[in-house]
Amino acid sequence: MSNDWITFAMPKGRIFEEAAELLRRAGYPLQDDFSAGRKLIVEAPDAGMKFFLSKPMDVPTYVEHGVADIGVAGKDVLLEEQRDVYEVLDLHISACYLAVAGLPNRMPKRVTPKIATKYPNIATQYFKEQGEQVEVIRLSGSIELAPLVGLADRIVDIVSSGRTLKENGLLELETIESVTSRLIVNPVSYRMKDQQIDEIVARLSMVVEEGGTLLGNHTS
Ligand SMILES: Nc1ncnc2c1ncn2[C@@H]1O[C@H](COP(=O)(O)OP(=O)(O)OP(=O)(O)O)[C@@H](O)[C@H]1O
Ligand SMILES: O=P(O)(O)OC[C@H]1O[C@H](OP(=O)(O)OP(=O)(O)O)[C@H](O)[C@@H]1O
Repeated sequence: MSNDWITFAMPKGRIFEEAAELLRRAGYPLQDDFSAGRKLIVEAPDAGMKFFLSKPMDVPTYVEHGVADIGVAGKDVLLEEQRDVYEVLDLHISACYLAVAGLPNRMPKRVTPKIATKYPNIATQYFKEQGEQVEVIRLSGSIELAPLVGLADRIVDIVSSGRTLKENGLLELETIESVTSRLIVNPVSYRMKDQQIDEIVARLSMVVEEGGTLLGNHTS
């Protein structure tokens, strides 16, 4: 936060295109070489903004540390990471939800069921609230594989179309939380750069209200 540029952490992957479209409509065009090329920092001098491209799970870390003033992160990531950031706007993009799933008709085999997930904090908190003692196993992806091969009894994962569960013969057992992407802000940046940040939030709010939900949901 050593200059007056606004630094903006954008998530790679699924959320990127929808978030970039919202930004374009709000008057902050991102150059095409961001999505097409391998560059991780793109400057938009006219807007006084600098965009970073980060892994979705890391966006709150960049914002908490203040190297990014603003960022876009899924509610799933915010719940998992519990970073010290302000969540200022629901962008209503990349909608999905967190759920517990498992194989049908499985009698509980283990005294302490094993739960595979990319979201160990969310899973731990959820089962604590349910009063169920579980062992949480952290995986990095292909979570649905774990119950199929006996690594876990159930999973906690993102569901969007439901296709991955269906094609692997898994059933959704409980819904934990609905998820959309949020605009997050570093608390110190919000004090130091309040006018610039307020303007960005106001413009994005307007775009979201105008129909951000009609942008479509990229769940490939
Ligand atoms: N079907 C979905 N599966 C996973 N995340 C989704 C889905 N639909 C929307 N999302 C949102 O997108 C974010 C994940 O984006 P993405 O899959 O690109 O990142 P990732 O999990 O780091 O990917 P990977 O590790 O596979 O590269 C989630 O945090 C969530 O908010
Ligand atoms: O309900 P669906 O539309 O099928 O989407 C849900 C699936 O998408 C995500 O996986 P992703 O494609 O990110 O791969 P990963 O297993 O490597 O995380 C998520 O972890 C589910 O597996």
